[in-house]
Amino acid sequence: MTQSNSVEQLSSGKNQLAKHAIHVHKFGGSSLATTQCIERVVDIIRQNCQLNDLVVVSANGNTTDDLFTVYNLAIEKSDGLLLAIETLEKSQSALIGELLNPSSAARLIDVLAEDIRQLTAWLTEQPSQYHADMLAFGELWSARLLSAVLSEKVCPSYAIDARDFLVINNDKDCAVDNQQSSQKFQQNLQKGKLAVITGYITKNAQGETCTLGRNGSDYSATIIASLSGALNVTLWTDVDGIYSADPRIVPLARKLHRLPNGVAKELGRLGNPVLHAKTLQPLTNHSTHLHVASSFDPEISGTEIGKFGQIAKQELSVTSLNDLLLVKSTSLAGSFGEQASNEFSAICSDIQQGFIVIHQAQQKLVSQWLASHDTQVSFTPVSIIAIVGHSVVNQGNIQARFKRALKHTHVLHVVNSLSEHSIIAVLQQSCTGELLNNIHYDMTKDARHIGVVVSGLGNIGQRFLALLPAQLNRISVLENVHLVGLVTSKKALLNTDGIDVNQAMSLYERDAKPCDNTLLMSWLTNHPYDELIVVDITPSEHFSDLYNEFFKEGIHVIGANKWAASASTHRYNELVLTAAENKSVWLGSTTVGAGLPINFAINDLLKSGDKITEISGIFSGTLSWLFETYDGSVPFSTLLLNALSQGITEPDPREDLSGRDVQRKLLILARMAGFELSLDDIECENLVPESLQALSTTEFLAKSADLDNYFAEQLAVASAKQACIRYIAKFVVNEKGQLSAKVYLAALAKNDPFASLTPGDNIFLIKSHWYQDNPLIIRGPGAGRDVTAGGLHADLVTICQQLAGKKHQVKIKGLN
Ligand SMILES: NC(=O)C1=CN([C@@H]2O[C@H](COP(=O)(O)OP(=O)(O)OC[C@H]3O[C@@H](n4cnc5c(N)ncnc54)[C@H](O)[C@@H]3O)[C@@H](O)[C@H]2O)C=CC1
Ligand SMILES: N[C@@H](CC=O)C(=O)O
Repeated sequence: MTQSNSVEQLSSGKNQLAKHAIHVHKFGGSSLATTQCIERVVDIIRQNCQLNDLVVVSANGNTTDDLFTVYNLAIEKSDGLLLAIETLEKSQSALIGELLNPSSAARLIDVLAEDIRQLTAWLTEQPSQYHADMLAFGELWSARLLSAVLSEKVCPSYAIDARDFLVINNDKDCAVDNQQSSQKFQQNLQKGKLAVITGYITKNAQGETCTLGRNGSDYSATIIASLSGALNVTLWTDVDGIYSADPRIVPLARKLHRLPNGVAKELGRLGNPVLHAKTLQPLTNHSTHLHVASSFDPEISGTEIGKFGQIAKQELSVTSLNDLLLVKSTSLAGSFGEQASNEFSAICSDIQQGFIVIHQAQQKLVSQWLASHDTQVSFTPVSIIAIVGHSVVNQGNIQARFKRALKHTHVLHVVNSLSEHSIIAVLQQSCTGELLNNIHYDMTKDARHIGVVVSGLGNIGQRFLALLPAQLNRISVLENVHLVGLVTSKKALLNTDGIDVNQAMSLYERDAKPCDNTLLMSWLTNHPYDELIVVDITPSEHFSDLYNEFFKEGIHVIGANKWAASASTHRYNELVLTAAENKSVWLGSTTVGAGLPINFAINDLLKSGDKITEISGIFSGTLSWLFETYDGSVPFSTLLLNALSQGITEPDPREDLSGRDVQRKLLILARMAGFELSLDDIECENLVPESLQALSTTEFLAKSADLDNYFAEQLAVASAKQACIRYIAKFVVNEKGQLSAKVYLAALAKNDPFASLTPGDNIFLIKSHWYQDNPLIIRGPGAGRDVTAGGLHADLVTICQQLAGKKHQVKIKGLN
């Protein structure tokens, strides 16, 4: 890509996220560690940024640690100092040389050499005076390098040293001086160029360099978001989101796709390795959403932190902290305890019982603070394990479950946090990985959230929705199933916070927006649920073309739509394979026989080693109803319109009369029975006269009386032979294993088993090695709103049962 193209692309907003006003992207050290990592970051910026976005960077890889090392060598006056500085310079020069063209590289290497001279002077003269200044080089080099690479490869870019605008009060826990900072920030911005800003470093009111502590660059990013009014901040890191427990210790931890602000803050406070409470501070009064995403896997949706509805509020996580102290003293009861708790940001406290829990590192400070009250103080080493979730302290069932889960653990105290988003158990012993895994399992084992998107809100779709509220209420495996999307050919209502199932259709009518497949796919691929099921109740081939994309995304499909299951052999095999590879479940029991258990019967025979040799019968509810009812007294076309209004026909009844619908069903059954064939292998007798074949559905229905003579004749010929007319489907495998298949209108003797069915019934006759002479017969209503919607619900329950047993072991690049 040429530079001018890239600039054009970034400025014209053709990239994915260009719709957002300002977006802050922060890249952590691991994301910028090597040439390859930086190239990946450049790609992310190319795909996701626009020119007025802001990029915040940490130092490359371990540069900050290396700077700490050279500092310590300087303090120790070690002989190894100069060599360590030289190594540091070499690693920076290598990155520069590998990423930039020779002339830009030479320029940057000169600037680096100047910095190294300065660094060496500081470290050899008065290291302790320049501690923060020399640490600042890490972020400075990183910002300079990235902006130079961007300028060369993507768009005009410049580096900003955050010390030129960000002023903090370092006496007050790094609180930002907003007024000064925001004014200076605006002055530092350049139009038409992408800013790359140093994280981690700031200045205080005296103009001295300060650092923001552990994960300080994340804090810088949210401060910069607050100064710039950005709507989104993405923390690009080496993990792909925030999990319900530390995934390095708990392999079954679930990714939390959406975290309410308060819960995220509590998680940060209680030891989440990705989030830090300070990071969220600048966003407290803003509607800015924070995302955590992996720069190693940018396509995977990470975790979003912001304001959400009920579904996101149900998520629970488990976190733990070791190396803590339980500080007990009578003087910690009452308001003094409260003061102490605030002063030391205690992990938890109980001012009735007179204790606070603090980090071990705080012991000296706390002792000094308490010394003024010369009461007895005890310090006991403790750990905590906490359950964190929106307003958990107000949920008696969660309290009770947590206490039950801890029943074999020696617990000193159980404390509700002031935020109400955590219940904290204080333990005398360290919190082990085993305990964390056990508690996590007990608290989250049935916390899988399943989103359901219903596509097709016609005859069957509406009945499916009408049955949904009662199903969700009475079937326990559907407990965490949420209706999140309603889609038709024109519009869609998609809501990650869920759609009220009791008002689904009216909400759709009121709120649905125009939507095409691209928009739909982008929403579906970024869904925040553990599992997503698309229920396809459309008659559309176009919609069935999306199945492969669904499967690639791990989305499950329940189809009443027959197109995909009866697609060409190549396409069908591809779908089956993609679904299997991505562990997507694809069910379509209503595609044949509506709710009848024909698929179960065939599967059971095959599973138990039987071989099917013939399947025949009447597979069309429409044609069954028509031919069972038609006796010549009422014109055939009148009956056809009647069947259409009962909801048993296809949306276009010519799909039934042409035999195509039956042909598809026969193909689906043959595939189910283990045979490889395509529609063309099935001979099909079309009952629609040529003159009616090319019309629109409306025109066809208006001219349906043109069918009457043909069917009257067929009936008369059959009646003359004491026979009746029925539309039959049949495939037979001969002794050589050759298969023949056809769907056709037949004149049957009136005592034929296919001749006298209840109108609308299907009949399936199966011959196999075990059912040779006396075939297996399944018979019952094979079409209609209730049985089909019921069959779709049965598929929904089956999928949810299968998913309940599915265990996701976390796979994170860089971790396992
Ligand atoms: N009627 C029955 O007894 C049975 C029907 N089925 C199947 O159920 C499906 C639905 O049938 P009906 O409800 O009668 O159809 P319908 O015509 O009443 O409703 C179809 C719905 O699908 C939507 N749709 C069409 N194309 C779409 C697209 N590309 N994207 C999104 N939505 C789209 C339409 O907007 C409409 O809401 C068909 O595939 C049919 O074969 C399956 C078993 C039995
Ligand atoms: N039109 C179909 C409906 C179900 O697939 C039928 O009549 O069987």
